[in-house]
Amino acid sequence: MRHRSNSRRMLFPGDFQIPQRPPLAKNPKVIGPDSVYDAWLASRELPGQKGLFLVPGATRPLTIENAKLAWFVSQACTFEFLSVLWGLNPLRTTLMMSLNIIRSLFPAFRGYSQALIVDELQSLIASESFTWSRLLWLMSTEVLRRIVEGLLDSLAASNENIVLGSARFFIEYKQMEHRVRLDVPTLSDPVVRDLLQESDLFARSFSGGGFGILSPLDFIHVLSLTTEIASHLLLIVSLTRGASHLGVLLLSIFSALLPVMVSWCTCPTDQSESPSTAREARAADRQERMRNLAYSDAYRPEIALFGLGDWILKSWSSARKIVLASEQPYYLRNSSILSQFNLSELVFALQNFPLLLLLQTSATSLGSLTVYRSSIQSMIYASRNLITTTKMAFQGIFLMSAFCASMKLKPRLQPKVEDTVKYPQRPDGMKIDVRGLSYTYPGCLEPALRNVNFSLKAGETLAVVGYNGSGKSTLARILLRIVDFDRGSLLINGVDVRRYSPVEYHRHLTAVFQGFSKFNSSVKENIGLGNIDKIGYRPAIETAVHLAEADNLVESLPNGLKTQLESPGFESISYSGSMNSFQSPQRHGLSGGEWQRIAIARAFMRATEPEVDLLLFDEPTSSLDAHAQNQIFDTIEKLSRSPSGERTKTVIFITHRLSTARRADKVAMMENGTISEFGTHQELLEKNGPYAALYRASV
Ligand SMILES: Nc1ncnc2c1ncn2[C@@H]1O[C@H](COP(=O)(O)OP(=O)(O)OP(=O)(O)O)[C@@H](O)[C@H]1O
Repeated sequence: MRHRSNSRRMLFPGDFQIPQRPPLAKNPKVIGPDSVYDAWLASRELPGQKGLFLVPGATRPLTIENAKLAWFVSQACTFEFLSVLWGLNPLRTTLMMSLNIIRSLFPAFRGYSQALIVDELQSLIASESFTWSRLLWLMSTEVLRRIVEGLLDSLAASNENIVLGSARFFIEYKQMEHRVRLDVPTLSDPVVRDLLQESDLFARSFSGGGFGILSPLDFIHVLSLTTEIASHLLLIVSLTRGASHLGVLLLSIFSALLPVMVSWCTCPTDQSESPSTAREARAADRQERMRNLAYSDAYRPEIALFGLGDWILKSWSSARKIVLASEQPYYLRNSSILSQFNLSELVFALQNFPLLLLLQTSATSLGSLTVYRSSIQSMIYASRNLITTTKMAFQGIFLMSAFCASMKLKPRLQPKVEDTVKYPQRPDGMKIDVRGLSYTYPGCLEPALRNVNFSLKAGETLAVVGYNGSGKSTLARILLRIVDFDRGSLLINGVDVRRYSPVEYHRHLTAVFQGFSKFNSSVKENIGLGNIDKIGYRPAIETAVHLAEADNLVESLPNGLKTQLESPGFESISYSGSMNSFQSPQRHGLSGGEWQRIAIARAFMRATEPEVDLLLFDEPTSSLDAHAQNQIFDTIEKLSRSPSGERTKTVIFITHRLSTARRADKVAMMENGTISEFGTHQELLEKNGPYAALYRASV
């Protein structure tokens, strides 16, 4: 029963919320970050170079500033986040933590048990009366101890697997849930992209791979390693107790910590492989871009066609050399004379002094010396581990901050609750009023749209024509509410479009984008995705296929609607550690025009729904022959009317084929990001302006 309830919880992680902690009360004298996002951003800033940031996933140097940021993040989200994870599986997580602490005591017990055996042997040899019974008893307890240790180890491993599995599922679910709701303006922000990339690294760390040796267990390991060191210390103290042995104790601790201290002195505080100058940051970025080019199948045809292999290799190697050079000081210092010195030997030699001192006391047995020696060595090992693990946990805090901050990202197109207005549906389509609309793409100097004005009555058809780059697709993206605009107003059915929830607004539209998606999936899915509610309803898909005149195409495919299509440039994302357990099916490629028919059918899946008020097509027939093009436009015309012939949907289409523009009620001629002429085809011809010139040139 318990198992069932756990799996139920895993299936519905939406029940779990990361608590929205109120902002921490700030001490006005302390200047620090305002939010986890600010702390994350500040941790990425290159030391001493404001405005320049580390590449995503780069190691944060261990500086006082970063330590303060890590502390802030811990207060603001880490503890709550860990408690949410704990809440997923409280019993198992408690068991995992307890087992880790219990296991950290094993080495000390192991040493103690072995010491008892050595002592027993020593006394047997000294007494010259050989009785096996006590020795056998001690040896069987030792065997039993090892069996228990082994059992606890395997219990801990399987328990850890379950805890980490559900934590990973929870985190990936939260990420996906959030990611699919983010809109284009949010996702096109480079800082948001970096944030999401680090958040991904955090999610991947739950599988034990992806980001060095980082693991969320590091936080627990810090605790268990501290316990282990404490238990060894306790043993050492008990072996060297008494004022006369204080010097021995101090010497022991000093000899144990010496290698750690030497390694701290020989390693720079910034051991990261992170770039620390703008040039190195640029090189790291270029190195990654070149690596992507080399590994991605999407670019393979162009790389082959244009012979880019050598160029990629050359660019990568020059960037890589800069990055490697930036890492060199660490290696150079690491190979200094001091570090060449064999530290272990030094430490072993030093440890012989306290051993000699201990031997001088008559009470010291051979077993005590054995356990003393092994405890010292285990302590050195655990201390080193503790430092490495603490450093990894330190990095983990920043990746976790990326995850926590990314959870608070809001889609930029989503209006505030108090401003949101319900979309007022009209029976005759969508009424559009555009006034002084301007838009500049992020990072661009020149606006893509400037002072665009036009009005379209509900149910009218508009053809948007113009030269390449004149802003037609940008206008379409704004009308479809994929991107926002900077200035002006866009009224849809008399209401500012910014007041509609994009999710609700999109339910009233259907479209074919210029660069429509080609999904690496079946024909049925490629089309059905246009109306997700009917994706499993075969007659609806067949109707859409028929409307798009794609019946012959589907029939010619080996498995009809079930044929798996090959989308150029599709790359599967494989999580580390996962294996493909089945052979992927044979995929079928399509021509440009055939893909276009699939995209049109996808748009038609939805066009028949009564709630859809606007049909927008961005060059829907650019790859179709003239006959097919006319048929598609006839269908669009039919779809925009009720069975009795009244206009029920507004239609906008962008086209370079001006013979189709004359079908529209209105034509908008675009030049340099603005509408230079607007009217009926006839009016614009009579005006004898740019539209008339373009029309005459194309027919
Ligand atoms: N994602 C983008 N980022 C930056 N600039 C862009 C982006 N998309 C388009 N632009 C720029 O915006 C301007 C208008 O582009 P748009 O795609 O709207 O033109 P278009 O009229 O549809 O062109 P075409 O007829 O070639 O399809 C162009 O100068 C283009 O370079």
